[in-house]
Amino acid sequence: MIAVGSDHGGLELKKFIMKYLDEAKIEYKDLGTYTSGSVDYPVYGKRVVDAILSKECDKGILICGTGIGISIMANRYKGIRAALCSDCFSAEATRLHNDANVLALGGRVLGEELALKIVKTFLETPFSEDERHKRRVEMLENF
Ligand SMILES: O=C[C@H](O)[C@H](O)[C@H](O)COP(=O)(O)O
Repeated sequence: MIAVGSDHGGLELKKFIMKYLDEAKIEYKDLGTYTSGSVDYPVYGKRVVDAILSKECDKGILICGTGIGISIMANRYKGIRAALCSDCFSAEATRLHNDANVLALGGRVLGEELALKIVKTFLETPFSEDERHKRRVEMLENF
């Protein structure tokens, strides 16, 4: 189950991505925002964080205008590894190397089709389980 959240700056891209998730029959929870009015991105970042830390969801997609504020918010929490990606190489690498569990996107940065490729890459790429990557992710969680 994927937790999806955005502020007003990410709302349109969130809708586009949810349309893909519907078509692909990938289960998700839309945790807001639901309308175009101005809201505060930390609120929606926290909703997705809580959904993952409670194990209700295993991954998250967070979108604000740049993806920066909402990824800063998410990365304040132990157990969350949020990766702000604007290209497919990074989306693949952050799954393989960092076991990232949240993908952050900039709704005012990315075109829809590129964003969708990034989402697909992120969701389809497994953690490599290579010993060196496992060790480093454990260090992220335990330092
Ligand atoms: O990092 C923060 C995000 O990009 C926000 O989406 C952005 O700051 C919202 O800006 P505004 O309130 O001017 O629409």
